[in-house]
Amino acid sequence: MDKGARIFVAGHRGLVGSAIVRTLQAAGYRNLITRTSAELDLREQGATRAFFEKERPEYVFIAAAKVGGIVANNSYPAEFIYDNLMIQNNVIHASYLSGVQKLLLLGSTCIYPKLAPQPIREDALLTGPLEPTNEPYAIAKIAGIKMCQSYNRQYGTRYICAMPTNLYGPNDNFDLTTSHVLPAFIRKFHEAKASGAENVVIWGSGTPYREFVHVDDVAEASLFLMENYEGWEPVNIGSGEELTIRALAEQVAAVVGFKGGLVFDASKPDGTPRKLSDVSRIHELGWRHRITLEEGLNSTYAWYLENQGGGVRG
Ligand SMILES: NC(=O)C1=CN([C@@H]2O[C@H](COP(=O)(O)OP(=O)(O)OC[C@H]3O[C@@H](n4cnc5c(N)ncnc54)[C@H](OP(=O)(O)O)[C@@H]3O)[C@@H](O)[C@H]2O)C=CC1
Ligand SMILES: C[C@H]1O[C@H](OP(=O)(O)OP(=O)(O)OC[C@H]2O[C@@H](n3cnc4c(=O)[nH]c(N)nc43)[C@H](O)[C@@H]2O)[C@@H](O)[C@@H](O)C1=O
Repeated sequence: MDKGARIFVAGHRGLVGSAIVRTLQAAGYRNLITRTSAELDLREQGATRAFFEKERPEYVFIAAAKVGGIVANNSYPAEFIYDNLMIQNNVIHASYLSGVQKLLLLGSTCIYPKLAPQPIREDALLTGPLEPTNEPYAIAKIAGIKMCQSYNRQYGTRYICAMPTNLYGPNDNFDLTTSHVLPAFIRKFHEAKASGAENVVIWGSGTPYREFVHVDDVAEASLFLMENYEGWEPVNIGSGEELTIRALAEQVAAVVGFKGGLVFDASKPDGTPRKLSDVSRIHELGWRHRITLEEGLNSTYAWYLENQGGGVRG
């Protein structure tokens, strides 16, 4: 991509979108186009098309989405499927109408079957039933992949798809109901230490495995794919390392300095038992993650202390 290319980062204020903006700016890209959802609701077809006609971006990163943890997904299935389908349909079709050169859609490794063989390869897609707690969201993301592939096939577009595993980092959503597990743990353990609480409540059994990758790695991988990948198949972005939710809780407690106990709330869902991504495709393309979970937890907690304290974004 030319350093002066017009690049639209949809969702630029979010966890991933803000990291993509940081990464592009650090790489010298100086013509970034951004809009908040208040300025441009990408669920609105007319407004989205008018924006693309006027701004005519040459490259598009779709990091705008309705996103949340397991309870948010399970509580608002209609919003998760509607918002994500509308955003994707409008941005992908408007990109085609306005001649965008290349587009990258961000999906998630939740698109794969609940019990896919581990680690999960990209070709496991649609080979089995999905995890019920986030099926609407996963269906929307799968539809986005199929749209990109269909537009590439019929119209000769260059729309690629990246599937990150669970990600975390600065500017995450720390709301205790709608967030993902890692930011929720940072806040829970921080507040428990501050208040002298005896225990921290962990949702579910603590036995599911999850893989985590730092959002700066995801942003760098997204730029790497935009610059180097022309394939139609989705590409997993991950660390290739997993741990149990209990082990994650123990690591966050150590980083925060919380000495109390863990209590497990069996009324909350565990979700999929494992979702370790096979990252050999992106490794073969020439990209690997850099930030270890230990480094990432420490830097994210430091960011939390400087920026969030008791506040939340979500
Ligand atoms: N977080 C995670 O663990 C994972 C995320 N992903 C994927 O990464 C992508 C980004 O997720 P993440 O950064 O975590 O999400 P965030 O919730 O942090 O950010 C989402 C962004 O989307 C924007 N947005 C939401 N609705 C609209 C709308 N109707 N019109 C315009 N903009 C809208 C918001 O804009 P505004 O702030 O202006 O309202 C917000 O900045 C998603 O595709 C998600 O599937 C994949 C795997 C894991
Ligand atoms: C990225 C991915 O993220 C989501 O899938 P998920 O990984 O299941 O989501 P999660 O991070 O919320 O939970 C992971 C595990 O952690 C346990 N858990 C314990 N205690 C807390 C807790 O306090 N908060 C949360 N959120 N989870 C907790 C929780 O019970 C579960 O077993 C979907 O958006 C999906 O669509 C998707 O793409």
